[in-house]
Amino acid sequence: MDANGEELAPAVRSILAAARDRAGGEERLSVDARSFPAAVADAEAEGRVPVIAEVKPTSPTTDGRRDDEPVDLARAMVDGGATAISVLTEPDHFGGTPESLARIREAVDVPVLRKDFIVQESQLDLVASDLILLIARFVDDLDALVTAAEERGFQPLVEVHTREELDRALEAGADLIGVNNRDLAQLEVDLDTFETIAPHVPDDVTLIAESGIGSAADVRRMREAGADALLIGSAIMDGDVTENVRRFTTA
Ligand SMILES: O=P(O)(O)OC[C@@H](O)[C@@H](O)c1c[nH]c2ccccc12
Repeated sequence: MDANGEELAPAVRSILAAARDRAGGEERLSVDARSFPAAVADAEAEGRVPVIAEVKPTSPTTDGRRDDEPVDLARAMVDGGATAISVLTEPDHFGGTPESLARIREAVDVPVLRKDFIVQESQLDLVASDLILLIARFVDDLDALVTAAEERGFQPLVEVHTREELDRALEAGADLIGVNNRDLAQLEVDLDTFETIAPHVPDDVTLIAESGIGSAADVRRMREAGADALLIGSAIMDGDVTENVRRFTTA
C-alpha cells in the first residue's frame, strides 16, 4: 500500500524499491535552467502547440524497446517543433541513463525535463536538467523537495493524479503542475483524469497534461480542458519521431 492506501501495480512497487536504493550525486548541483514558461510562450507565439516530447526507450507498459541514439531522437523531436524534451533517467524499468540526459541537454537548446522517481534530496544531484519531475504520490515531504529543487536552480514539475495530491502540490508552492492521466496503481490511462482536476488549478500555474495522448483529437481535448502543454511519450517513440511530434504540435 502507498500513501493513498491503494495497492500499487507490481511494476510500480518494483520501480519504487529500486528508487529507494539508488544513490544520488556526490555534490550539490547548481543549475542555470532554461525557462519552461518562456519556451511555452515562444511556442504559442509561433502557433505551435507546446509539446514536451519524451525520450523513453521502454517502459513497463510498452512492448519492446527502442535503442536509437538518444541525442538523435531528441534532435529529431526538436525538428518536429517540440517545446521541451523529457528524458527518462530511470535505468531498470525505462532503459534510461543520466548520461543520455546530459548529452541531450548539450545537444539541444530547449528545456530538458529529468524524468525519474526521486524520493530523496541527494537524488536531485545526480545530473543537471532544467526541469525535474517530483511525483507527489511518492514523496513524503513534498514542500522540502520542492524547496530543495528550487534552491539548486531546477524548475520542479510536480506530478499529481488526484485532487488531494493537487492540494499538496499547491501548498508546496509548485507553479508547474502535471496531471498524470495514468493511474500508477493500475497503470491504466483515462483522459478524464485531466478534465476532472484541471478546473481546480489556479490560472497562474503552468499546467501540463501527461500520458495517454495518442492523437490530434486527444491534444485538442486536453487543450480545451486547460492544458498549457502536453507531455507525450509512447505515441512519439513509435515510428518517425519528427513526423509524430509535428502531428501533435500542429493539432
Ligand atoms: O507514453 P505516454 O503515455 O505518452 O506518457 C508519457 C509520460 O506522461 C509518462 O511516461 C509518465 C508520466 N509520469 C511518469 C512518471 C514516471 C515515469 C513515466 C511517466
